[in-house]
Amino acid sequence: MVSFPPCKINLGLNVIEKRSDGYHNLETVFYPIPLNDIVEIIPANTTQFIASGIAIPGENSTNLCLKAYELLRSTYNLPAVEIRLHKVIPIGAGLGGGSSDAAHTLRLLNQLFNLQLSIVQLEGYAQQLGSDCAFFIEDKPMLGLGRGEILEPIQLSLKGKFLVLLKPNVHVSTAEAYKGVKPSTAKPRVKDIIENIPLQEWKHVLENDFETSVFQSHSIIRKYKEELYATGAIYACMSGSGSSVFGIYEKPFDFKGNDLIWSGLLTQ
Ligand SMILES: C[C@@](CO)(OP(=O)(O)O)[C@H](O)COP(=O)(O)OP(=O)(O)OC[C@H]1O[C@@H](n2ccc(N)nc2=O)[C@H](O)[C@@H]1O
Ligand SMILES: Nc1ncnc2c1ncn2[C@@H]1O[C@H](COP(=O)(O)OP(=O)(O)O)[C@@H](O)[C@H]1O
Repeated sequence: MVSFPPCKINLGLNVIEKRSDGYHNLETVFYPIPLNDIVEIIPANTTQFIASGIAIPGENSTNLCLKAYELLRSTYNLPAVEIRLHKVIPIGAGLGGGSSDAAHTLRLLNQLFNLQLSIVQLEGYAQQLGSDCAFFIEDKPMLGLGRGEILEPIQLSLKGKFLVLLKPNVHVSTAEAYKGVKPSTAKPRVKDIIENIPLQEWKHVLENDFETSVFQSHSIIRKYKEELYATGAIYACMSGSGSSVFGIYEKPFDFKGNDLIWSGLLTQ
C-alpha cells in the first residue's frame, strides 16, 4: 500500500509563550503543499526500513516512519512490515517532511491492518511523534495551537493563487530557532489576520516570529524573501523555523533560480 506524504508551509507564526515542559505555545496556519515523499508498506517476514532519494541524517532506526510503526505495534500487536520511503521533501527545511512521513505511516497501517482508528485517534498517536505531525493526518489547511498539535478549522482559500517555494542550502535547527525568539502574547492573532484581512495586506501584518533571529544568522533567507517580493509576490514568508521561504503570486510565474524546489497553482 502506498501513500504520498505532502509537506506544509506556515502562513504566519506567533510564538506565544514558553511552557514548563520546554516547548512553546504557538499560533500558526498550516497549509499543505503537494511536494510529496512516497511511503510504501508491505507485510514482510521481518521488519525493515529502506530509504531512497534525499539522504536522511541519523540511523534508520531513528526514522519517524519506524517510530510510527513501533508506536502502533506496541498497542495493536502488528505483524512485521517492510517500509520503503522515497525522500523528496528537503530535510530540516521547515516543511515538516518527517512529520508527514510519520503521519502517513500511521494512516497506511490503519488501512492495511484494518485497525479502524478514527481521525481523532490517529491525531492522538501523531501528537506523540512530533508537534506538527497531527496536521498531516488530514492534510487540509488548519489553525495550529498549543505545541502545534491542537488543530482547528480556519476559513481560508488560496485556490487559484500561485506559489513559489525556495530552499537555500543552509540548515536551521528547530530547537535553536525557538531559543532565538522572545515569546509574546501581545501580537495580532494569525487567525484574525487570515480570516479578516485581504491577502494583499498580509505583507504588512502577518509575520513569522522566527524570521528576525534566523535572518540574522542566515542572510540568504532574507535575500530570497526580498527577491520573491521583487518579482511580484503578494505575500512572502519563511516557513516554520526555516530555511525554506515561499511567495504567493496572483498569477503563474516562471521563477528562475537553483534553489526553487516547487511551484504551482494552489488548490485549497
Ligand atoms: C517550527 C515548526 C512550526 O510548524 O515547524 P518546523 O520548522 O520544524 O517544520 C514546529 O513547531 C516544529 O514542530 P516539530 O518539528 O514537530 O517539533 P518537535 O520535533 O516536536 O520538536 C523539536 C524541538 O523544537 C522545540 N519546540 C517544538 C515545538 C514547539 N511548539 N515548541 C518548541 O519549543 C523543542 O525544543 C523541541 O525539542
Ligand atoms: N522520514 C523522515 N524524513 C525527514 N527527516 C526525518 C525523518 N525521520 C526522522 N527525521 C529527522 O527529523 C529531522 C528533520 O525533520 P524534517 O521534518 O525534515 O524538518 P523540519 O522539522 O524542519 O520540518 C532530521 O534531523 C531527521 O534526521
